[in-house]
Amino acid sequence: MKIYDLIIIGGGRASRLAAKVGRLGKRVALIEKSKLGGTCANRGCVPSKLLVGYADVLRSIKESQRHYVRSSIDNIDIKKIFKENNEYIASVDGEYKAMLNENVELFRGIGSFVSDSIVEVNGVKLTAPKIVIATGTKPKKPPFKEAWSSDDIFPLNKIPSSITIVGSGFIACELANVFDALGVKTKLLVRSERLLSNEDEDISKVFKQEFSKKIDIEFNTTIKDAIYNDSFFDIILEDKAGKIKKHTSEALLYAIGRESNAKTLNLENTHIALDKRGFIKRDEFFQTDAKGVYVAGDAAGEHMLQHAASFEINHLYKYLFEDKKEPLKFKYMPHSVFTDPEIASVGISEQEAKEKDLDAVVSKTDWLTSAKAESMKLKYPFTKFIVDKKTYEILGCHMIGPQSSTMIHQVLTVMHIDNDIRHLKEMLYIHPALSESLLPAAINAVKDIRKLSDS
Ligand SMILES: Cc1cc2nc3c(=O)[nH]c(=O)nc-3n(C[C@H](O)[C@H](O)[C@H](O)COP(=O)(O)OP(=O)(O)OC[C@H]3O[C@@H](n4cnc5c(N)ncnc54)[C@H](O)[C@@H]3O)c2cc1C
Ligand SMILES: NC(=O)c1ccc[n+]([C@@H]2O[C@H](COP(=O)([O-])OP(=O)(O)OC[C@H]3O[C@@H](n4cnc5c(N)ncnc54)[C@H](O)[C@@H]3O)[C@@H](O)[C@H]2O)c1
Repeated sequence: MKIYDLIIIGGGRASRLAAKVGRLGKRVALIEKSKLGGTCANRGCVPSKLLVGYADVLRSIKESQRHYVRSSIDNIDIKKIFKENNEYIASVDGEYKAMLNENVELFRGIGSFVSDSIVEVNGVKLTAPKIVIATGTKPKKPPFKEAWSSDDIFPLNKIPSSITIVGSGFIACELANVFDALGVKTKLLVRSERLLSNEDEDISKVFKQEFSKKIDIEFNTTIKDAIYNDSFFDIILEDKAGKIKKHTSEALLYAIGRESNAKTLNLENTHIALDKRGFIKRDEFFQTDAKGVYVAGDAAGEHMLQHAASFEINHLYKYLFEDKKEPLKFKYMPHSVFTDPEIASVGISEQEAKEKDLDAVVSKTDWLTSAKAESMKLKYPFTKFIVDKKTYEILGCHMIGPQSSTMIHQVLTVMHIDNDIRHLKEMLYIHPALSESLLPAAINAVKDIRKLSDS
């Protein structure tokens, strides 16, 4: 039996925890079954967002007529794009490995539990007073042979001439945006009426309206059958009314959500319990039902975002190896959807505020008072605030428009430091920067609150 101060199962974001604890002079075992760096760096956020850079340039050329510029795309050097992306992916494992130090022993294999305090990898038994599970998630399996999940895209291989994407969440929309911009004939299949149905309703409505102008989308449609014939899928589509239609596509991608990796862990040998969705249960200090065993990141199934995993793992470090003994409360977890249009959101939606019967004001303001926003010649961008009527606390903020993912950080800063929307109303803005559009949005929200208090 090998003895350590800390065992970590899953070398995604938690590789950094291994490195940090190793630097304290403690003995760490890090177990990773695939590449260090995990989903985000190898097949998720980073490679997909590197492609967004190309998509943005291509879209602005395609849409240059909005600014009275006639232009066309002469050539897209897909080989170079793929090479650059794949070079990044190929570098990830080595870079993460280089970050580790002599106190961290890396095991390449599947880690599983023998008991609450004993983990096995490659037939070797390990024990430690502290064990962290950070095993992330995997994509739900496509129901048809030869169909892809997002894991099959990176590293990029061959660009298909056409792709059919099933799903309506983050991954389906982000990848549809990228493939379409790169010139791949793209069809998005959505089983309901809505795209990004977890967003605030107004946001997802405007997103649907604008995204549908760019992407070929079939709503209320599912795949009845898909047969792969050498190089193409013959697909039978069925709409809600039972109408059948034939469709062919070189690639078929399913992006229908992600599931827990817990099955690989032999948790039946432990006291660790799972929730109804199969994710590992934990208390407010990230501890599972087995004492000394913690879970962080996607493995807990709470947020499934890289910044959330990173935030949790940093907190866990402070909790386990420093003096931070209070729980981490994610009152406000922001996210963005890196599509065109871009979305950013934090906190509750208008619908959630209504369901919870909160004493809140909902205020929606377009960006058009900013000259910089006006210069983009887009009518749809707006910001919606949901604010507590009595305390002026920002309960939710939702944006749709270019650079939303950057713009929302100004709101996040206020929410994190002293959550009162009046700070946004009273601060100085550079004229006529895009963020200036937050000033009327904040003024309107405060006005709306005052109007209601006076009435
Ligand atoms: C296409 C795509 C795009 C994304 N884009 C974004 C984005 O823009 N922004 C964002 O915030 N998030 C994004 N995400 C989500 C983000 O990737 C995850 O939230 C993040 O990777 C979670 O980190 P983690 O360390 O918890 O898990 P992971 O990164 O999944 O790491 C878990 C690791 O554990 C390993 N493992 C699993 N089981 C075992 C076992 N039994 N033994 C040993 N090793 C094991 C896995 O091989 C993996 O390396 C995206 C995801 C995808 C798929
Ligand atoms: N920008 C980002 O932060 C970003 C980007 C990509 C992924 N992610 C993370 O990865 C997670 C997984 O992304 P995702 O898009 O796979 O999941 P998701 O949960 O966001 O969306 C899945 C969608 O697929 C639909 N669906 C489910 N089963 C279906 C079926 N059988 N047929 C048709 N549609 C079906 C659902 O209605 C849902 O809209 C996200 O929840 C997110 O946390 C984040």
